[in-house]
Amino acid sequence: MPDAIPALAVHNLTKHYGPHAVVQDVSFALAPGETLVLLGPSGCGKTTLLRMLNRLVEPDSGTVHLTGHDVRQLPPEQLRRGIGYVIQQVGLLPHYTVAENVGVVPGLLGHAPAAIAQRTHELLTRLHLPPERYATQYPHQLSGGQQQRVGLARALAADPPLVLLDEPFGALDQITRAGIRREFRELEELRRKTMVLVTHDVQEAFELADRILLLDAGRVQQLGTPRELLFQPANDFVRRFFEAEKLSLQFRTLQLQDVLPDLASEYTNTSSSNHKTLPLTATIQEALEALSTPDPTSGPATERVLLTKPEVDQAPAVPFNLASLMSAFGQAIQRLQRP
Ligand SMILES: Nc1ncnc2c1ncn2[C@@H]1O[C@H](COP(=O)(O)OP(=O)(O)OP(=O)(O)O)[C@@H](O)[C@H]1O
Repeated sequence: MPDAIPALAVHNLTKHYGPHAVVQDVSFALAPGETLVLLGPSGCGKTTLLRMLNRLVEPDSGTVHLTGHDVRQLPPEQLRRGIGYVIQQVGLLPHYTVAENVGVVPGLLGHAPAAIAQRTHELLTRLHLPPERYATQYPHQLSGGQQQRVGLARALAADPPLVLLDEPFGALDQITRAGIRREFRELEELRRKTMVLVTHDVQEAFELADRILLLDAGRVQQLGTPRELLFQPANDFVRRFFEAEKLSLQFRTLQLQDVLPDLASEYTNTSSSNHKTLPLTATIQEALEALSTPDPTSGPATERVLLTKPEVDQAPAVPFNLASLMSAFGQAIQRLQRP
């Protein structure tokens, strides 16, 4: 079957500032609906790369194609319609209401006022900002998280197939950030979008990415799924980059189905009446959270039993507790890290 046209295709993008090459020879292609996270240390060229995608920065060489069209050939309105852009500073217009801010791009594109009003209403509702309450408010009347959502609504207003996000949660505190990220992942409106998101937060990258492009000094160090970067690092830079957070990333990345072969023989006590079931796609992190959730009717947390759901081939449910889970996790890690 011939490959479908990529939603975004980038070939050999290069940018210098003076004598410094800040982005060097970067190439990648994204399938429709895919989320790519640009990750790397401060100053490695993430923002410059992102801004070359929508022509806010002109590359020295290389090309960017949006669904097969060279962005240099696209008229500005088509570029605006095709690519949404969200930045950390949000950049809402302070003297415009929430609704007016959301309607800016469709207005520039000449959409009818009634259509703009309807789309704004729909987006604010979907982004959990009830329009009756928020449409007529001004940016300074909103919390940081709410402003961020208005910024997102504005970027989505013209329904662009590609959305670029530069540290979209960067201005928020850690707790708000985790909550907004969860909401963001669950937004129906974003499920169909192709997205490129810049962050320097490793946990955020692992939570949101289908694939990660890890940069150092403007060069791609590795492009792959979070699991590939974690278990098959392409070089020492990649290995070192994740070293400090390795265990928590492994907990978030591996699923019960990865440790199932090691779980089966470890623990067979199914006598507890307090079984919970988890899907095989639950992460080790989720299983640990389920095991450590206090439950006054059961024994100590380490003795509680969870059963994986028999989803695959009608396989019987497999019980495990904290000790057997950790032992199986250790074995799975050894297996996955083998070259
Ligand atoms: N307009 C510019 N003129 C000169 N140098 C620039 C310009 N924009 C960026 N740079 C330089 O290019 C390099 C890459 O910057 P960029 O903002 O792309 O990095 P980044 O990975 O996004 O960093 P951070 O995570 O700190 O935001 C830096 O050394 C920066 O100083």
